[in-house]
Amino acid sequence: MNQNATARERLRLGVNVDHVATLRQARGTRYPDVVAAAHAAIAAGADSITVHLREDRRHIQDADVDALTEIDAIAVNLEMALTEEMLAIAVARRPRDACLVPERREELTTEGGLDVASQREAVGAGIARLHAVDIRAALFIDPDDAQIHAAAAAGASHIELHTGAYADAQTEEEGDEQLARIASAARYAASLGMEVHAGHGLNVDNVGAIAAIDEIVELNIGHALIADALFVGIEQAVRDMRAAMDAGRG
Ligand SMILES: CC(=O)[C@@H](O)[C@H](O)COP(=O)(O)O
Ligand SMILES: NCC(=O)COP(=O)(O)O
Repeated sequence: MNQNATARERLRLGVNVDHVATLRQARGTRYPDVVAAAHAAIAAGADSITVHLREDRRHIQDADVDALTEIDAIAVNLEMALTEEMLAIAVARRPRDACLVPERREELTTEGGLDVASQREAVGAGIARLHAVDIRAALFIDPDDAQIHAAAAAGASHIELHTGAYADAQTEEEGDEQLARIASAARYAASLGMEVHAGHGLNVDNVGAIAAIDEIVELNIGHALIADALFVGIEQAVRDMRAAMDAGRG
């Protein structure tokens, strides 16, 4: 087994195909095909496919979730708000993973992590609904000890740390500070027995430092990877991201 294969086993890549759907929804066409994009990403070495079924359906549609969850060869991670509607869809469609995320209609993208601390009971009940049908449930949270503690108390076995503040840092100092927050949060979450994922705003240039954090075992990456795919194709964009992750992991 070569060094790259070893690194791949340690750090998994989930490719988020939301923004393939964004392009399709911009014109209401049938193309580009989200399922074909998912197959191409998996063929190029992605471990799973992430889709965020937003309540406003601005990109991914219910039919995309239906089609992807029909395909045995594709492990689907469904990002969803903690609502009755979304829980019912998850329970009906049974993705392998679900990740509870916060949503605000007017936001351009997911601006922060789920506030688990203020709604521990509701989050715990949502996790229990997902676990009852064997869906692995994760919480998308900020790298904040109080939220991590609340996630563990709510019964989460998996968390995904929001890397947006790191990705958006305007100075090297700010980037280092955010990176240290993520590393410390990952250590704390792992010490509480949770599996740690990370994502949001990651690209080939900034992913290496996140990949170097041992406790993080999965990254979910979409917007920048799909943007790169416009120039090099999805397969090459996935391979480039894997190479950047593996280089960072060392
Ligand atoms: C929760 C998350 O980080 C991703 O789903 C990301 O939000 C992609 O979708 P949007 O660009 O619609 O936020
Ligand atoms: N959960 C993060 C994700 O799925 C992808 O986020 P982004 O790379 O599109 O910002």
